[in-house]
Amino acid sequence: MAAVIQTKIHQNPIKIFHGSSRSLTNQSRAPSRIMCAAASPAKKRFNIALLPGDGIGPEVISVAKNVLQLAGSLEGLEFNFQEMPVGGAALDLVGVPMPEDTFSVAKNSDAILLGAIGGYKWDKNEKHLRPEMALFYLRRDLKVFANLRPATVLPQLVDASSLKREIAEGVDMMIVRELTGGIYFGEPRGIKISENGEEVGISTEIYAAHEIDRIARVAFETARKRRGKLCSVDKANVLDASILWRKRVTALASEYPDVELSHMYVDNAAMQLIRDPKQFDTIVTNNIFGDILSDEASMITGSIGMLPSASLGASGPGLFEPIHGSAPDIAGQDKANPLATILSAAMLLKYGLGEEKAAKRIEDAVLDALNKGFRTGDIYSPGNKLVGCKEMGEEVLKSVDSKVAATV
Ligand SMILES: NC(=O)C1=CN([C@@H]2O[C@H](COP(=O)(O)OP(=O)(O)OC[C@H]3O[C@@H](n4cnc5c(N)ncnc54)[C@H](O)[C@@H]3O)[C@@H](O)[C@H]2O)C=CC1
Ligand SMILES: CC(C)CC(=O)C(=O)O
Ligand SMILES: [Mg+2]
Repeated sequence: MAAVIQTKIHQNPIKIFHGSSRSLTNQSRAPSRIMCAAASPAKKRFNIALLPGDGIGPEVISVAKNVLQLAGSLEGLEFNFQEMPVGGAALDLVGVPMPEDTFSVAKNSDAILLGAIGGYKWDKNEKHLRPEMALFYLRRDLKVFANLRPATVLPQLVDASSLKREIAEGVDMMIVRELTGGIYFGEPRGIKISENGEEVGISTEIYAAHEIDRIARVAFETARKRRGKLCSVDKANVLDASILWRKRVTALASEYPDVELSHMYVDNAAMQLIRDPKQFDTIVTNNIFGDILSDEASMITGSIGMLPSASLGASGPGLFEPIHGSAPDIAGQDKANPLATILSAAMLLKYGLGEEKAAKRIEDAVLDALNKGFRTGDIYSPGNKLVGCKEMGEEVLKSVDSKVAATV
């Protein structure tokens, strides 16, 4: 399986991102891309786990699946989609947010495309029975520690940005968020009773050196392939976990002399993103800061409905999902912007399967649909054509179909 990002440990280049090792036609631990001997032209086959989830999740996944299928077929790829319940949908069906069957299908796939999880209906559930726990179990158990969240202002959407044109135009950054550590996973945690009988809520921000080093390496490698600038965002003036974070990131910098490293406190970073977002190329940060800063960065691009993500580990399938949640306020109304999920499908092809040509087909098709003026409500500006989730999906599909083979 083609790796997408490489890192060096002790000067030995190793591949760190792979698809899983199972395939439709070969269930052993053999290479996941199988050339089909009888068919002509030869097809590569992949197992894709689809986890639609809740709220707008099923709406955006249904659209993205069609786009993925068409773009793949035009590049000789065949997908076996297996759709499984997760989050609230799974709670309603079998009483747990992450059924074993769902995890097993996901783990044994070549890549996972997830919609979103959560909703009002389950908000009062005990914590272990909240839909969102499924996300944490998936990320933790798949060991997908590196979450890539690209925030790019497309020329077509400059006017949809929350920022002034001159500030937003040309923004192109990659947020590398640590995804399996920090305060979302740290122990001790929970709601306990203190010595004086009062309830106390505890969450622990904790990072081990190896967790910082591996995400920092991904970030240095990412920056190296971009504009060579890496900004590490922390709160090292206050938090011990951040003090260690800064120390480890700084220590690694000597291995990447071609990357210009800077550090910024997260409160300043939140402000600088709005003041002058073009100063950022690659950002590396912890789990919670990356969660928050990427939602903020999405609005520079026009909408949270535009930002895709890839979550990758050292081995096994990658997890690909929009950065947004289940948007219960617009669920079931055909109002969701499916482009973040469609672009997540492009990241699945590129980072998960190493299929850059098919990925480029999707990226080009999204630009084409935007060039033709199609806009969901969240990115609408006067003079464009307001469409719903389904119609936007159909327009992207038409654009995928009309394109000649893309070159990488
Ligand atoms: N990865 C995931 O599955 C995530 C799940 N959640 C869960 O989602 C639920 C809702 O959370 P919120 O805080 O409201 O965040 P959210 O991201 O679901 O929605 C925030 C706002 O953005 C809008 N929005 C989101 N995605 C959109 C899209 N594709 N097109 C157009 N508008 C869009 C929504 O309508 C809403 O007004 C909660 O249960 C939360 O826990 C939240 C974030 C991530
Ligand atoms: C359940 C949330 C922590 C998920 C989220 O907001 C995210 O990963 O962006
Ligand atoms: Mg988030």
